[in-house]
Amino acid sequence: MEPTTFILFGATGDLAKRKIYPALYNLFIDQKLPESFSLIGLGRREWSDETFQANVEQSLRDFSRRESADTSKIKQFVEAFRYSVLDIGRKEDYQKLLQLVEEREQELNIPQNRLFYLSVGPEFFVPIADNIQSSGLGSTQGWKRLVIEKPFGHDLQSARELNEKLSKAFTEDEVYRIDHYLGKPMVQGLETLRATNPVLQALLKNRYIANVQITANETVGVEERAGYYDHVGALRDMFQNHLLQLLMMTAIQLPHGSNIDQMRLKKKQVIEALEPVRKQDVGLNIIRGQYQAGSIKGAQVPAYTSEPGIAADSTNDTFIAAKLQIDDYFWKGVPFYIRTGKRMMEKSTRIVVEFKDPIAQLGSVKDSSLQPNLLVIEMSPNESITLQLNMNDPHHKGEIKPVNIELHSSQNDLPEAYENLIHDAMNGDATYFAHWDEVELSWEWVQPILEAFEENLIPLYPYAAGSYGPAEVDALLAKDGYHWWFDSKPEQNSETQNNSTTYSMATL
Ligand SMILES: NC(=O)C1=CN([C@@H]2O[C@H](COP(=O)(O)OP(=O)(O)OC[C@H]3O[C@@H](n4cnc5c(N)ncnc54)[C@H](OP(=O)(O)O)[C@@H]3O)[C@@H](O)[C@H]2O)C=CC1
Ligand SMILES: O=C1O[C@H](COP(=O)(O)O)[C@@H](O)[C@H](O)[C@H]1O
Repeated sequence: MEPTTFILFGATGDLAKRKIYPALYNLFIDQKLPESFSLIGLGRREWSDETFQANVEQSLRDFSRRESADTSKIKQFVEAFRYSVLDIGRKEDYQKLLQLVEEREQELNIPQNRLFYLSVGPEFFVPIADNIQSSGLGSTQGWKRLVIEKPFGHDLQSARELNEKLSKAFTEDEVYRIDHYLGKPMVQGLETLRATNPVLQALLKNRYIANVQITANETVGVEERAGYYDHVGALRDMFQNHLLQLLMMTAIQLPHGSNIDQMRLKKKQVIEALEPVRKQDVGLNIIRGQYQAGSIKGAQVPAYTSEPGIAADSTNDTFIAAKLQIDDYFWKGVPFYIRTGKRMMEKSTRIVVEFKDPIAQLGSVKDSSLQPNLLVIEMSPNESITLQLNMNDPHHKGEIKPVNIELHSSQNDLPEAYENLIHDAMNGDATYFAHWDEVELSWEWVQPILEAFEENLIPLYPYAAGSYGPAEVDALLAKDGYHWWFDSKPEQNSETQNNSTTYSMATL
């Protein structure tokens, strides 16, 4: 990997401490950092290099997944770290920064390869990009890259304005928009799973698939992010970015070994083919909800509107479910049901592909003991791929029961999303970053829903914390003859949950 200077805005913040330093440390341990590497942390706090390094050390002890929080390794790692006080609006601070960057480049023999990572609020993206350009920090003889966190805009118009302004200082090829779902190993493996398994490739199309369900449920509530979340809600926080990215990654059809341009083109084609929702029709296909008080794993939790920092009359959405249709050759007629919510019964991120029942299709009598074949891709809390088939039950002759063939990774130290993404950004590989075209098209698709929410055109359904969301979300599928898989409601999935046999296979 090429020698790199990593310039981190927001180095004193929460994301840096919880995700960025542990990810960099893991890359260091795995020898995936450039040999010549300099990191310069920035913030308004008056920290010395030593205070900064001590804070980074502490964050590794608190958040690194590596059990070996090995003191000598950590010391070696933080040697590359320096700190500079910088107020985003103060031009003179960028001159001081430029001087430090150049000093370190000379000291470590680093060509001018500069990665600017903006781990700060989105209101700072444009001023920082402008100051990078006007200070000379962006005039490098090597490469420059801008890594930005979400949210990328608040709606279609603000996203376009932001993009336009950023493009004055960085070209599209230099902008790396983080969507951490794209960094999850299972998401990165989806395309290979399909492209290298002709069996799956042959089946993943509308001829064989009844529906696709994408779930990203969380047990956490608004946490300490009331100020941010109450202006954003589940639609902007999760749906517009992570869930639409999951949909694109599920639906793209690519030959094995495709390059980044083909991948981006195909993703774009998927989202372009999404049937648009008209504002007046939002109520037909979209359910929004807000959590009430309830209990999760035995602990009582307050209602959203009783959370610290949330207005008692807030109408913000903490849950959203949607039915979407992709109008293309492969997916026409296959509903995609997508949901995400806070304070749900359990943490689960998964994609379920439900196959059509060929017996029912042939018009024979439906055998109610037969469960559909399912392909289940679990991303959280564990990573696994399961195929549900039907087999004879040897103990009860003549009876058929579902059998799950489960593949899970035996590696418990899989890289985390941020590790993958930071490594890719330093390597100049933007495959798993969101291209502007995808971001713009996602906002375009979501815009009528945002407007319907703002104009209160659809109900805001309450749901108890610790449930699976408002009851109406079941009806969204029931009217098409389906139900959500793997919600542990006894009346729904009891057969599958209780009677199935699982054969587990660990991969190397
Ligand atoms: N935290 C998380 O889990 C996630 C965060 N994000 C995104 O990451 C970004 C950062 O979030 P997070 O770390 O949580 O935020 P924090 O509020 O914890 O940190 C903000 C950082 O910005 C710096 N900062 C704020 N104002 C200025 C200023 N005027 N000049 C210089 N530095 C400034 C702060 O430094 P100082 O106080 O020293 O000035 C601090 O380091 C946001 O865009 C957020 O949406 C995305 C996904 C998850
Ligand atoms: O980006 C975000 O994602 C997290 C959920 O991420 P996960 O990897 O734990 O599924 C969510 O809690 C947060 O609100 C959102 O901003």
